[in-house]
Amino acid sequence: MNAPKPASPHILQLEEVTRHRAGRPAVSNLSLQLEAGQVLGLLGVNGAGKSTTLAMIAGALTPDSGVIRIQGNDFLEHPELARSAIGWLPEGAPLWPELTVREHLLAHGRLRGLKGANLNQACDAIIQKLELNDLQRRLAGVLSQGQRQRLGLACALLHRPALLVLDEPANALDPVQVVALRNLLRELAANGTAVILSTHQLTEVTAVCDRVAILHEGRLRHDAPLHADQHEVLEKTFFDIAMAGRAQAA
Ligand SMILES: Nc1ncnc2c1ncn2[C@@H]1O[C@H](COP(=O)(O)OP(=O)(O)OP(=O)(O)O)[C@@H](O)[C@H]1O
Repeated sequence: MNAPKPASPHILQLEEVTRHRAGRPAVSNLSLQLEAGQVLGLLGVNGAGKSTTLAMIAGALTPDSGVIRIQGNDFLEHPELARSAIGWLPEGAPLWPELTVREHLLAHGRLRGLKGANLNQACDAIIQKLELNDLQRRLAGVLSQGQRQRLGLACALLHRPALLVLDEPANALDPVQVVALRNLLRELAANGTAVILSTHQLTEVTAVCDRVAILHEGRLRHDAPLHADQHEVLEKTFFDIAMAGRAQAA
């Protein structure tokens, strides 16, 4: 086995990544890079390949071909190193219904190698940040959708990952929590965390992302910097790509 790679300027690198699902290409020849402090919005119509891409980045799905590196470490050669740098919120925030909010965080922390006072401090800090104080002793199985989402985010953030991978993070959040999430992502990015998030809300992308990538039928159709005043440009680019795909399919 090769030695771990020295720190790479890119937190995340995808090179020509392809993955089939149910015998069809879900992601094709995808190449992407992400640097520390960047927030990349991943857009695309239903079935475009966003969740498949994020699951591969998180190490939950293996590409059929191509390479994914996290802080320079290839998932196949250094899975532990690659995984330890990632916090992942999967679509729908899967949770154990029989565990309380705090038990979830303790379990995630232990899986990430935290213990003792460090584990308790990390849990307290993230409970504070995600406003979960009043819910600490509640079972995950009785949480509302938005509360589940916040707990999923807390689990992803607990070990302070260098790369945050968020699949539709604003889903089910109320407007107050949506703004809190925006502020949290901006704060994390300002402190050097790289974020890749998928969403169907173009306003969320213009509010927090400094780059946008658009997938269509598993292929990267757009990857460019984005400024907060470019909402209309983003809308036009997104609809041009989505509608061109429909015209071809008709
Ligand atoms: N578990 C699965 N088994 C088989 N095929 C799947 C599975 N999950 C997704 N796919 C297929 O892979 C392709 C990409 O799906 P994916 O979920 O990555 O898209 P998405 O952009 O996240 O969509 P959405 O916006 O609807 O969440 C689709 O054709 C989908 O039908």
